[in-house]
Amino acid sequence: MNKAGKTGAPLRALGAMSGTSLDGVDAAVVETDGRRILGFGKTGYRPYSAEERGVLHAALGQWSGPEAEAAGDVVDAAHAALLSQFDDVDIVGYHGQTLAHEPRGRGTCQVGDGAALAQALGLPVVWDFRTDDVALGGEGAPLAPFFHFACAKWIGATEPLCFLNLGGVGNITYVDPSLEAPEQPGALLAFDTGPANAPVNDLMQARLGLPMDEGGQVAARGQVEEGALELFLAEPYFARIPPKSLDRNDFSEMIGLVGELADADAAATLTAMCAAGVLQGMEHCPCPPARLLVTGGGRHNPVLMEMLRVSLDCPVEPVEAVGLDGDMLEAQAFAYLAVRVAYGLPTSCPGTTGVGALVGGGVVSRPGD
Ligand SMILES: Nc1ncnc2c1ncn2[C@@H]1O[C@H](COP(=O)(O)OP(=O)(O)OP(=O)(O)O)[C@@H](O)[C@H]1O
Ligand SMILES: CC(=O)N[C@H]1[C@@H]2OC[C@@H](O2)[C@@H](O)[C@@H]1O[C@H](C)C(=O)O
Repeated sequence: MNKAGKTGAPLRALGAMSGTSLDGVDAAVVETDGRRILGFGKTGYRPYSAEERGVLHAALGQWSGPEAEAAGDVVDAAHAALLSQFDDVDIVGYHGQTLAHEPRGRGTCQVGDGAALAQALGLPVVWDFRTDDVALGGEGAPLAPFFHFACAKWIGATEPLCFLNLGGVGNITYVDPSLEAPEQPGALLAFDTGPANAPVNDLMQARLGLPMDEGGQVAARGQVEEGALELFLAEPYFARIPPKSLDRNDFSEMIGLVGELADADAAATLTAMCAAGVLQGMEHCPCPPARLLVTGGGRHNPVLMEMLRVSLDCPVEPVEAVGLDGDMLEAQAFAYLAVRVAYGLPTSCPGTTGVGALVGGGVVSRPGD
């Protein structure tokens, strides 16, 4: 018997993710038995208002206290509003919002109360996905890799490939789809590549009052400052052997490296830092991948995509090239992982978070608990 009291029947799972960009909540349905993807369903998005985003920003780096509690209230309310619009769901995967992440220090902190969400929705909710992995010596992130393995099977991949998520932070998963299961040694290698869009967003906000460099238009007019790029790559993080993970603001001082540059040069240089982190990361792959499939908001930035294409030796394509939805992959991942947790299957392994053994993290809360 497993946590859900069932034995691996297909479930319709609804996953929800509030990412490090703090733009809003993504939600998506996946039909799965916890191993294979059987189909994808409805998706939804609920942006945070400027006021809500301010509350979340103020709480970044907090582990508890009034600011973290206020952020939790915003996150719970936004999820309840969005997820209540979905019908015909068996189980919910609720990632919540990461406020702080220090796996080798204080731990990892996601706000969002899954027990309260279970009452509000009248559905079982799986949440707190990262704590057990960190408690057992893992990085607690990235957790999407087990889902990436299932995606590789879903698209019929036969050769090793990489998924690259370009959100606020970047993370990459190397998948060998010739193996049967994600927990098999060699099936997965995953880690955070470095900052992705967060420094560019912060620069745009500070200098131009804009949330992002839409279409890479500002970076496209600039020149990359090679000296700043070299200083960035000298950060010890890049020499560390994976698995490894980052907090959103671990590289916030990067903006200081471009502080003297004009807006366009600063944007171009921060964008190049993201691409350079990926290039460094690719060197850790056990074999050259046949292709790199890009997910997350950064794939909408043509300047960033071109920087990746010119520096990498394999085709670089958005995940839409294989019929996946790059705006929803993380929400789908937490739908998939919720079913794995409910069925007692692992959600991380030494190759994904560096944890010493297989871990099936996550708490299951049912309405009425
Ligand atoms: N059209 C666009 N042009 C340029 N950048 C874009 C565009 N659309 C999205 N982005 C970038 O992608 C970011 C959002 O990415 P995404 O939604 O994948 O992040 P997230 O899921 O919050 O982060 P993480 O994966 O780190 O948790 C935006 O903040 C912006 O920087
Ligand atoms: C601690 C935390 O929330 N990490 C996020 C963040 O955003 C991207 C990257 O850093 C990744 O490691 C992770 O999210 C994805 C969904 C993951 O766990 O796979």
